[in-house]
Amino acid sequence: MTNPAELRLEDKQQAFAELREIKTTLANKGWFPATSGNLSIRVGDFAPDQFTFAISASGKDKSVHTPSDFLLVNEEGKPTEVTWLKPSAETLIHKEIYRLTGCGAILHVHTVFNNIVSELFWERKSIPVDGVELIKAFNIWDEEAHIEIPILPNYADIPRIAELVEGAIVPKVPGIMLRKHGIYAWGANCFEAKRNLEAFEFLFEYVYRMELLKK
Ligand SMILES: CSC[C@@H](O)[C@@H](O)C(=O)COP(=O)(O)O
Ligand SMILES: [Zn+2]
Repeated sequence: MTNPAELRLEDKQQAFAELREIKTTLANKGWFPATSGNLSIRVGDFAPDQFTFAISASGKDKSVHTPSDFLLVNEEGKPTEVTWLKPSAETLIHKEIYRLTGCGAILHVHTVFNNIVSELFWERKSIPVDGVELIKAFNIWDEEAHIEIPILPNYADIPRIAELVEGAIVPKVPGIMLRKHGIYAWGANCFEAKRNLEAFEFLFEYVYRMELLKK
């Protein structure tokens, strides 16, 4: 097991470089408005009770780069090195997703489409999607597959949200919506997390437009 103190400098630098690249790509899509959103990547070995991840510092403008954009935290969401940086306010949600899924990267964005559909389907507590080809991005290959993307309440108290994550995760669906807030999408690595995030956002726009057409 990799003790945080034993993480190689190259591993940390590579994680920060990957986060920086994906941050640029998502910022260029307009998916980090007004400093919203956060992103993380796991570094080193994983056990549910011991792991390390690199995460965006809180309150940063994700459309620009600075030397203080990311920091390393442990499985409790606490910095592993002495730093003046504050980890994302939503670090506890990331750490819970890592603990439960063992995934390698997590991306969180606020978009108008994800906010609207989370409100449209709030009473159902999940967003239904039927038979859309992009469901296959989640490695779900059934013809006319049906998925439900879970929605959690957007409590101001993040630990209250974090404790609901375990009961909300749907096997095979690598994402959770917070009501009128944003999506958390994850994957085995940055490539998969980005692919899954893009698929969710496509599906949210599809669902939104279909709902309008039905009216
Ligand atoms: C500025 S609105 C967005 C925040 O409240 C929060 O939801 C968010 O996604 C970013 O928080 P952060 O602490 O920068 O990671
Ligand atoms: Zn957020």
